[in-house]
This record gives sequence, C-alpha cells and structure tokens, in this order.
Amino acid sequence: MKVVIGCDHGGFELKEVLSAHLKDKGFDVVDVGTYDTNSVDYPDIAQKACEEVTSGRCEWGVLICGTGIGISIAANKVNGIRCALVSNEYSAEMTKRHNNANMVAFGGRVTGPDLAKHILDAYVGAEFEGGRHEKRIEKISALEG
Ligand SMILES: O=C[C@H](O)[C@H](O)[C@H](O)COP(=O)(O)O
Repeated sequence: MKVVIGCDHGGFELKEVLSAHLKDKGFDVVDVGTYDTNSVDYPDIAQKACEEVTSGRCEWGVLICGTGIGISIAANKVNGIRCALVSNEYSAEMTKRHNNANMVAFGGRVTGPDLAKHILDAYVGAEFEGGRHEKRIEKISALEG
C-alpha cells in the first residue's frame, strides 16, 4: 500500500523515523519533503501531501511539523482530507474507527520517536467502523467549500 509522508523543518527528524518505520512494515512511502532542517512553510508541504491522497495516488498520509497543529490545520482546508492531530494511541485508533481519518499529524517537538511509532501503529491497525459514523462523515463533507 502506498502512503505519503511530509514535514516541515520542525518535523524532519520524526519524519525520518516514521518513514523508516512504515517501510519496515511494508508500506511504499512517498516522501514529499522537506528533506533537511532548513526552514520551510508547512502549508506548502501539507498541500503536496494532501494532493497525493485526494488524487488517489496514496491511500493515506502522515504529516509532521513542530507541534502538528499548523500542518493539520492546513491539511483540513483541503476538500476530502480528514487530518487528525494525534498524541496518544487511543485517539489514533479512534480517529480511524470513527472519523475514517485519511491523514494523521504529529508534533515533532512534542511526541518522542518511540511513542510516535506506537501511535502510528494504533492508527494503522484500526479499521473504520462505518455504520452511524458514515452519515457524520457525510456531514463533514457537506461543510467543505
Ligand atoms: O504549527 C506550526 C509548526 O509547529 C511549525 O513547525 C512551527 O511554527 C515552525 O516554527 P519555527 O519557524 O520557529 O521553526
């Protein structure tokens, strides 16, 4: 399965860790940058990564900035993207089960690498439940511009 990963300079180190982790788990990882710690603007990275998902080239994606906040806000402006900022395993699992989130965001300056890997595993291991959650997601889509 193809997945996308992207970060700004504040998320670069964690991106490297999570990208390697996803590859170890057998995912085909599309890395849209950034590729070093030079300063970049997270909305530009969010846009690139979201395009990989909305186009269907990637199934889902991971975004990382310093806090995870800016890049998730930017991603959630893109029609069709449901990006959850996650900092614990329960939320990561539930955002797949209930929100069918197609992107998860991390704060590279917030969440340590080992915890982040566990959080990502919780998301990867969960399944969307459908049912009553379908119509709620339809209502989210109806809010899109
Ligand atoms: O929400 C925004 C992110 O945390 C950015 O990574 C952060 O604002 C970048 O800050 P700076 O340019 O001071 O490294």
